[in-house]
Amino acid sequence: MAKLSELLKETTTFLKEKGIGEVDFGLILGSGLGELADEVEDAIAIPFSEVPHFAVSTVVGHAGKLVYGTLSGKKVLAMQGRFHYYEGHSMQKVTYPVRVMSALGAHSIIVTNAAGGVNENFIPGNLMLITDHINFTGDNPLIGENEDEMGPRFPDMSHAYTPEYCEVTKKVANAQNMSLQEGVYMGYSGPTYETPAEIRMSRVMGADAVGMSTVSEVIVAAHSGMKVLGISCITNLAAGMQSSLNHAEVVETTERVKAQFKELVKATLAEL
Ligand SMILES: O=P(O)(O)O[C@@H]1C[C@H](O)[C@@H](CO)O1
Ligand SMILES: Nc1nc2[nH]cnc2c(=O)[nH]1
Repeated sequence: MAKLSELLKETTTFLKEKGIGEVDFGLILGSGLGELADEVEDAIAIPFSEVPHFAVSTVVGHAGKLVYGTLSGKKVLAMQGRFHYYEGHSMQKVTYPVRVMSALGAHSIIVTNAAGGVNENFIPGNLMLITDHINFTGDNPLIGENEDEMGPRFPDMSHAYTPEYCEVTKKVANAQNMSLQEGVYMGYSGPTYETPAEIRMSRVMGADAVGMSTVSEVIVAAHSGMKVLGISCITNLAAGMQSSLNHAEVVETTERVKAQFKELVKATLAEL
């Protein structure tokens, strides 16, 4: 199998030929949240399907494009949509874009998602600052041979969600009179939503929200030495807390709060 560093060389060479230069921040835009990338100035957009070694995105609400340009004065490489483990991709494939962002010079990522609210104080439409996560996917993207030039064999996850970025985000939300919840995101593999019993377990284990993405991306970001800001859009109450769950409702809720979500990310990015 080709080494990760060799694959990355091919991908970054292709992207540089397309006009993508230095990147400060990688942005991963979750279900229904991709519209933020439409606000990138001087944008270069490339479908995932054209990018060497990228998977393709198959989920409704994930446009499947890379968008490069300037947002809030920062050079960003945004993913309009992402890859999920439940789509049948390996964890390495799911997280490959984070490796690419790092290889292009990104020192930080902003990772976003749609999530179910486990915390009984949350309501659909809330935004939640992710302060930590629980990897409950049953897998880890760093399993296998460690390429030491990519990062350490045993990465520290003590401060995976960069505390100073959390502080800046809270200040920005406060200054804008925006309500911002905070909490722990628990990552499941999906594609099933959880059972009510699993949600009761998640709450006891310390989760405030549950989802099907993000944790593997943040593990790779930590391995790569990147800073991380994570924001969940609470699109529904978790299983057992409302009568039933479906993806149409998830996307509908993001539609309703996307203006606030975009404002929060843009205003925070300007301060980072
Ligand atoms: O990509 P994210 O985590 O934003 O999307 C969530 C998880 C599933 O893909 C989908 C379930 O409704 O929303
Ligand atoms: N696992 C999971 N992912 C979600 N994405 C949006 N809502 C949910 C949810 O309730 N559970």
